Amino acid sequence: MTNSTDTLDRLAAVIESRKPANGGDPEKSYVARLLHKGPDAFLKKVAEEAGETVMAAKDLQYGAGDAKALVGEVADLWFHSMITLAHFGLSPADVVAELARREGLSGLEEKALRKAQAREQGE
Ligand SMILES: N=c1c2ncn([C@@H]3O[C@H](COP(=O)(O)OP(=O)(O)OP(=O)(O)O)[C@@H](O)[C@H]3O)c2ncn1[C@@H]1O[C@H](COP(=O)(O)O)[C@@H](O)[C@H]1O
Repeated sequence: MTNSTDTLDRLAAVIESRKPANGGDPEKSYVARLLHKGPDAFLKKVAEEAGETVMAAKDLQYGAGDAKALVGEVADLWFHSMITLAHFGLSPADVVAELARREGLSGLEEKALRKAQAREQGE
C-alpha cells in the first residue's frame, strides 16, 4: 500500500527542484512553468481545481459521476496547492503538523473557544 506522506514528500521535493532558483526549466516542466509565471498563474489553477472538485462531487451526489473523477479533481487541487505552499516556502509537513495540532479538538469546541476569546477581547 502507498504511504501517502512519503508520496507527498517526494512530490514536494520534485516541486522544490523546479523552482527558478534551482534551475527549473519552464520549457521542460509544467511545475517550473507555473512557478516561473508566479502566484497569479498557480492561484488561478487552485481556484479552477476547487470548482472542478465541487462539480465532480455534485455529479456523484446526483448519481451522474464516478468516484474516480472526484479523486482526480482532488489530486489536481492538492497538487496545485502544493505548488502554492512551495512558492511561499512551506511544505505538506506544515499542513500535516497543523492537522496534528487540531487532532481531537472538535470543530464545534474550537469555534466556541474562538467566540469566547473574541468576546473577552471585545470587553
Ligand atoms: N501530479 C502532477 C500533476 N497533476 C496534474 N498535472 C498537470 O496539471 C495540468 C493542469 O491540469 P488541467 O486538468 O487543468 O489541464 P489543462 O486543461 O491542460 O490545463 P491548463 O494547464 O491548460 O490550464 C495538466 O497539464 C496536468 O498534466 C500534473 N503535473 C505534474 N505532476 C507531478 O509533478 C511532477 C513534475 O512535473 P513537471 O514539472 O511537469 O516535470 C510530475 O512528475 C508529477 O509527479
